[in-house]
Amino acid sequence: METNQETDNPKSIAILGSGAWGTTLAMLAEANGHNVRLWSRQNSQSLQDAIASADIVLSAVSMKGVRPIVQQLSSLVISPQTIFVTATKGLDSSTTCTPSQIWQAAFPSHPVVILAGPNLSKEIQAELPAATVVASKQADAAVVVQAVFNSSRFRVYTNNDPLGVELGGTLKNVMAIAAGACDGLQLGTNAKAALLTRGLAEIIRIGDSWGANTDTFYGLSGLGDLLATCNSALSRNYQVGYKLAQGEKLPAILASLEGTAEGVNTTEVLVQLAEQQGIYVPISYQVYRLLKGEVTPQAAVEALMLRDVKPENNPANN
Ligand SMILES: NC(=O)C1=CN([C@@H]2O[C@H](COP(=O)(O)OP(=O)(O)OC[C@H]3O[C@@H](n4cnc5c(N)ncnc54)[C@H](OP(=O)(O)O)[C@@H]3O)[C@@H](O)[C@H]2O)C=CC1
Ligand SMILES: O=C(CO)COP(=O)(O)O
Repeated sequence: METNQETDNPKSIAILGSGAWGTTLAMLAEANGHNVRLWSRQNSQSLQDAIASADIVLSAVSMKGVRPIVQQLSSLVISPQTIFVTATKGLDSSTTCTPSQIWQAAFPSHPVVILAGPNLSKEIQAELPAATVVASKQADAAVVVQAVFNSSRFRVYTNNDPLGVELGGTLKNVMAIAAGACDGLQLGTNAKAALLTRGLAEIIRIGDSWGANTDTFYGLSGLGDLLATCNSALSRNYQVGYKLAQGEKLPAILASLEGTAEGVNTTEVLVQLAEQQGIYVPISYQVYRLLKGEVTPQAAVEALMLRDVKPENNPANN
């Protein structure tokens, strides 16, 4: 398969966070002929040097690293033309903000672009084909980022609903924990289909309430990422659910996990927000109780199955 889409307009790109996703995105941009600097807090290079004259600063740090990185960058000299791209999928514990809300609040005059989609990094590293979405209120910035990453093995779409794109990628991690538990309990294909379908309904209910476009959740960053993450043992969030169903304890699972499972923190923030705002999130609530050790996986399934019956399409409480 053709892997490169060499450019005659090379960009200077600083990628912050050299974990699984930052490394993979660096590889994709480099393959397209861009000048990439991959930075992590372990580097000897200073953050100021890493971002010097960057056209694009892309953050692929995990959620807990977003505010520390934004704070450090806020005191540095950054060209007013620099585009920020966020590839983190999570919610901030203390403010409940999404990553892009944190970036935009710190850099109000810069374009902020979200990159999210069904993108298991190991498959992309293995040069298997994949697609993703870049979303921004500033369409021209999204088009620049699209051109940087698009290639014959990584198809990039633009989208003008950044909140919906970001929430799709973030909220599916909660469902991936549930899906892992479903498979770990060997509940079968019918149960899995019901879980994913009602999980998507729950994601849409939250997204609608927070101001995203419903349609976005049927796209790559919503349904697409839900399918990828909930059906793959490569997903760290899926692995968390699967191992919980096998009786392992959360601290031991997280200690042995290769990388970050954002869904653990996202579930906690989401359930707290949903409770405050009166949003009905039955699946997320059972995932929350499972993560807290308040319920067994079997009892969580039973709690979901024994809820009051209702119409499938019930706008008030669907
Ligand atoms: N892996 C994947 O397939 C995909 C991941 N994502 C998302 O991308 C994000 C990163 O995931 P991934 O790369 O897999 O995770 P990893 O655990 O592999 O890497 C996390 C990265 O974040 C950095 N980091 C964490 N805390 C801080 C901090 N306080 N300050 C600075 N840097 C910090 C880590 O630095 P250090 O090494 O120094 O600890 C590391 O570079 C997550 O939000 C994930 O949901 C999105 C799509 C695909
Ligand atoms: O977001 C991802 C795929 O799109 C990666 O999923 P995990 O973080 O669960 O590994």
